[in-house]
Parts: sequence; structure tokens; C-alpha cells
Amino acid sequence: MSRAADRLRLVMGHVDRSPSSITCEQTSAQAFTSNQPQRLRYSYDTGLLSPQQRLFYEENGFILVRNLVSDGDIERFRKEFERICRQEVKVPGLVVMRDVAIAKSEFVQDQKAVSKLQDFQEDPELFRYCSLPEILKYVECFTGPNIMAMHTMLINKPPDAGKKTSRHPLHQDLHYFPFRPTDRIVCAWTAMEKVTRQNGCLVVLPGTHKSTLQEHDYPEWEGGVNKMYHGVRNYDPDHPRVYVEMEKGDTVFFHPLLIHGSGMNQTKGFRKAISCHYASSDCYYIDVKGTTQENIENEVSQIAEKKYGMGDVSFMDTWAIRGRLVQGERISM
Ligand SMILES: CC(C)CC(=O)SCCNC(=O)CCNC(=O)[C@H](O)C(C)(C)COP(=O)(O)OP(=O)(O)OC[C@H]1O[C@@H](n2cnc3c(N)ncnc32)[C@H](O)[C@@H]1OP(=O)(O)O
Ligand SMILES: Nc1ncnc2c1ncn2[C@@H]1O[C@H](COP(=O)(O)OP(=O)(O)OP(=O)(O)O)[C@@H](O)[C@H]1O
Ligand SMILES: O=C(O)CCC(=O)C(=O)O
Ligand SMILES: [Fe+2]
Ligand SMILES: [Mg+2]
Repeated sequence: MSRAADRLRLVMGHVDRSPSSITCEQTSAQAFTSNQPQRLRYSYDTGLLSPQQRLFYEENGFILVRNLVSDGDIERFRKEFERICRQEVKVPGLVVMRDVAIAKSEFVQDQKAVSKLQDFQEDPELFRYCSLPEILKYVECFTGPNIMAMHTMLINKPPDAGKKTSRHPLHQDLHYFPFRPTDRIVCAWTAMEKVTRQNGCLVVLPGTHKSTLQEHDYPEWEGGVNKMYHGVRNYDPDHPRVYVEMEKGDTVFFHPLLIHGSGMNQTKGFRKAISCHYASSDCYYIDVKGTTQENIENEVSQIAEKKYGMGDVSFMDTWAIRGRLVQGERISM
């Protein structure tokens, strides 16, 4: 086994080895051993990423950085999450989401029912995550120096209630974003505890960041689907899958066209992760009317009109309101 392949094994999670598929390990190992100089379109050289890491992102659309966020910081995010669940703090703009199986059942809704917090940009304790220097120095490799935190989430993936609603269908995050250019957007996703295939780790289809934005819609799942959990309509079921198993503090950075999702949580614990989507502050907004993104625009606008209590909130506005500068200068976002 070559040293490049060994290194790959270190940075990768578990690789699905179904016999019919070429694993991403093999394709990337080829890229490593190639002596051809390659032009890299997906990242900048800031002196941080090794050539191997840059090539890995180029080929696969993600990189995994082990042990990036400290236990102390993760403990603080967990405490704040619990305070929010106990309603000891009220955070403007925060969306508290419950799993559809619980939201639509007769069960008493206690704090355990919270499956996701979204838009925590007004909570200084959770928003610290988005400004951590150890995160931003990686983000800068993809966005450049002027950085906006556009979308924040703390995911508390619940034990599956028996209807497989804890799954997150395979999707591309760009479906939700009316801004470009695509390659100047990146997601940081940090495991707040060990994440495995058992508790529903991220699953990615490596290399799909090189494709285009696909049509998304609700998957036809018998047990129900969570609000706004759109999935890619047609994806290749034979495409190799990587199950990104991670330890607490490990962080994956991934491209907004990378097809990813997460399987159901088959454990009794709530699988926690914290994430932020960043974009270069010199990105620009686009009009998604007449594109495949029109369906999500319509859904978001309806919810936003209720949430902000005013009519006619544009899709673009919902993003401009939530975005926060975390490094450099705010330019066109
Ligand atoms: C890149 C990134 C952006 C990708 C993603 O994040 S994909 C996921 C995106 N998810 C979101 O944006 C979160 C959307 N969720 C929300 O806005 C909220 O949680 C809502 C679904 C509107 C519920 O708000 P809430 O204030 O809790 O309202 P209520 O409890 O009064 O419920 C209102 C009606 O909604 C239903 N509901 C609540 N939670 C869910 C759910 N998880 N899935 C499907 N339906 C749901 C609830 O049963 C109720 O329905 P009706 O009784 O009106 O029929
Ligand atoms: N028909 C589908 N449409 C869209 N996404 C799907 C579909 N079926 C599965 N997925 C998604 O694909 C990803 C991985 O699927 P996978 O089959 O590995 O997970 P699972 O069925 O929940 O668990 P496992 O197969 O590991 O027991 C998950 O994000 C899942 O939600
Ligand atoms: O944590 C997960 O299950 C994945 C969430 C995700 O991909 C998203 O909300 O866009
Ligand atoms: Fe996603
Ligand atoms: Mg399955």
C-alpha cells in the first residue's frame, strides 16, 4: 500500500466497499501518484492545506480534519443547547425544529423532541463556533479572506421513532442558497460526539461536487419526511458512498454541490453536530425564478412571512438578514 493511500485512510471515514463500485480511496490515490501539475479550482493556497489535502478536496469535494474543535468548546455548545431547550434563553430568529414523527404525534413535547436548532446567529455562545479561528483558517482556503457566516445549525438527530424519519435524504446544500459563485461556499460540520453509521453519520457521494445542481423534491418515504428535507430526485444508486465516521471535535469541510445525507439513528442517543455554511462576502445573490430552486424559494418565503410577520419577504432577504460577517470586510452579501 502506498503512503498516499495510507494517508487517505487516515483522513477518510469508513469507505463502503460494495464490489460493484470504485471506492473513492482508489480514485484519489491515483490523483496522488500523478506527476502532472494540476490547476486547482476549488481551494486557495494559504499555506495551511497540504497539496494532498487540496487534491483530496479537488477530487472528492470534502476534507476531514481530525480533532479540530476542543472538548471545552463542545461542552459549552452542549450546555447552551440544553439551556435553549429548557427555554432559559430566548434567541431572536432561532428556529427550533422537532422531528415530524414527534411533531405530528400525541406525545408530550419535552426538550428531547428537539431535532435541530437553526439560525442561532443571535446566540453569542453558539455563534462562537462560527468565529473559531481554527475553523476560519480552513474556511478561508475555500472562500478567500472575506467571510460571511450564512447559515447556522445545531443538529440533535433523535433516535429513530420507528418510521425512519430521522434520516436526512441525499441532497446538495446549494439547493437552498440563492448566492454564487458556488466554489466560494463551504460548510463546516463538527461532530459533538462520536458519530458512526449506527447513529447516522454523514454519508457523502465523493466527487459529486463536480456535477451541477440537481432537481430536488420531497422523497417518497412512507413514514413521512421532515419539512424542507428535500432530496436529489435522481441520483445514481451505484455511486460509491463514504460513511464519514468521526470522533468528537473532528470537522468535515464540504462543497455545496457534494451530494450528502445521513442515515437513520439506530441508537438511543441523540447524535449531535454543529455546523455553519460560509460564503465569501463578495458573493452575489441570484434570482432563482424559473430554476430548479423555485420550489424551495416558495417554501422558505411562506415560512419567512409567518416568522417575521410581514408579507413579501424575498428569498434573497431571508439570507441577507441572517448572514453575519466573521472575517474581513462585508462586500456584496
Ligand atoms: C443547507 C441547509 C439549509 C439544509 C437544511 O437545513 S434542510 C432543512 C431545512 N429545515 C428548515 O429550514 C427548518 C424548517 N422548519 C421550520 O421552519 C419549523 O420547524 C416548522 C416546520 C415551520 C415548524 O415550526 P413550529 O414553530 O414548530 O410550528 P408548529 O409546531 O406550530 O407546527 C406547524 C405545523 O408544522 C408541522 N411540523 C412541525 N415540525 C415539522 C416537521 N419537522 N416536519 C413537517 N412538519 C412539521 C406541525 O405538525 C404543524 O402542522 P399542522 O398541525 O399545521 O398540520
Ligand atoms: N429513496 C431515497 N431518496 C433519497 N435519499 C435516500 C433514499 N434512500 C436512502 N436515502 C438516503 O441515503 C442516505 C444513506 O442511505 P442508507 O441506506 O445508507 O441509510 P439508511 O437506510 O438510513 O441506513 P442503513 O442502510 O445504513 O441501515 C441517507 O441520507 C438516506 O436518507
Ligand atoms: O447532520 C445531518 O444529518 C446532515 C444535515 C444536513 O446535511 C443539512 O441540514 O443540510
Ligand atoms: Fe446538507
Ligand atoms: Mg439503507
